[in-house]
Amino acid sequence: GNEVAIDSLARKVQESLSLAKRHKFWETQPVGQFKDLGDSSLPEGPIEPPTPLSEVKQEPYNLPSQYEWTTCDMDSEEMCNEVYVLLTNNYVEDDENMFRFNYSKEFLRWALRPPGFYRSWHIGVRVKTSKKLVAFITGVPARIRVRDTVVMMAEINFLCVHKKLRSKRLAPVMIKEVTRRVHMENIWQAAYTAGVVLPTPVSTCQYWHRSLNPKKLIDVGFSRLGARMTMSRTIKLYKLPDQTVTPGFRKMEPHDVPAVTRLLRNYLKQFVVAPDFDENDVEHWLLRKEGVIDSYLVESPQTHEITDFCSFYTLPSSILGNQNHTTLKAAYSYYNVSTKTPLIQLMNDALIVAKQKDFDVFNALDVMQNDSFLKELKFGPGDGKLHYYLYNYRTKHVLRSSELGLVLL
Ligand SMILES: CNCCCN(C)c1ncc(F)c(N2CC(C(=O)NCc3cnc4ccccn34)C2)n1
Repeated sequence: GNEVAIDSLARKVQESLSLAKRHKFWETQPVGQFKDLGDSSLPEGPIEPPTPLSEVKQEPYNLPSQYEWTTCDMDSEEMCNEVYVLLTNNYVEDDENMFRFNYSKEFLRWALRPPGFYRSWHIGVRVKTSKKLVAFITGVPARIRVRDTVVMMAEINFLCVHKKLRSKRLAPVMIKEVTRRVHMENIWQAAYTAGVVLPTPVSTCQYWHRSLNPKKLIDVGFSRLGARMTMSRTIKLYKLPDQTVTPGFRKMEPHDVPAVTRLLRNYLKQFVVAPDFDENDVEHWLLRKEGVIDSYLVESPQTHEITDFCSFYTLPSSILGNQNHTTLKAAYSYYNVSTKTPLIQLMNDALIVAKQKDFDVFNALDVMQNDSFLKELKFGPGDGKLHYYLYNYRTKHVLRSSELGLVLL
């Protein structure tokens, strides 16, 4: 009736208001501005030059008086637990508030302590009186290549404000504070993603989902029974072999790091934006960690050469308000390389091991060469888009998602 129309109008007004405010902040930042789109006279590269370190603001930005900054030491079990609880209750949800990401503590320690990490970039906000952690934002250092230029960047992630403190404009000051702490380490560029449109995406990707446990996915509302489909027909449609099919397919081991590094560095050269991984980075980001990151490779039975690689990370979601299930077990495609085994066959083996490990769904973005297997391996397009952003670095054009060789967690 009328109240529904008024309610949806009110929501639209609210969204447009916050949109105006949001761009108010981003129009003050060195990021591609909407007005510059299409102006290919602007050169590719940094938008602003570095500031002399002596001129970088030495003290933290001011928070509203009842809050204080804190550095979250993820090595501390207690601090890591506080971060875990904040994210578990207040981090990203889908548009219908049916699911919320449930990054595990082990995952957060992995994501936030790569080679060269800065503890000072793990930033929390506490209530002064209660000391309750109510907001969080992080950066980790990463060498990212853009075309032929390798740039030291901060990968910004896990921006989270407690549900009860939304629209207090905490996010802009947290973004400024992590930027200030990144500048203090003489780093002037950053990379981040968001499910929302901000000025100005360097690329926009589509999520795709491959059902592994269709019955549970339909029970919890993640997917719907197809038209003219029965449940038993749907279960049969997504059935996978019990064993992988590629000869020489096996888990990655520590002694594989040099070969996987060579394989991955060579493969990532074809993309416009990609991480510039060395062996230390590969050892951290791609060696398997139970319940966090799974990685497999193909070692030729004849030559013992490592010819292919695939990996996926574990990111469960809390299922909000379902009687029978509390957690959606999701695997997210990470970095994959195929030089001998067809990518379709390699990724089908990845689906098979994900099913063996009892994942409910296997998610993939349409980045790198993923487009070549998504439809054939029965992935369906998701409702979520993921926009990629670079801070203080302009690219000549908006990139196609297939030009992206970077997956953020
Ligand atoms: C690189 N940093 C990304 C972190 C946030 N990432 C992974 C993300 N950002 C925007 C999205 F659109 C998205 N989607 C995964 C797809 C999906 O699974 N959608 C249903 C669903 C299940 N659980 C959740 C939890 C939150 C949102 C959607 N959910 C859509 N993922």
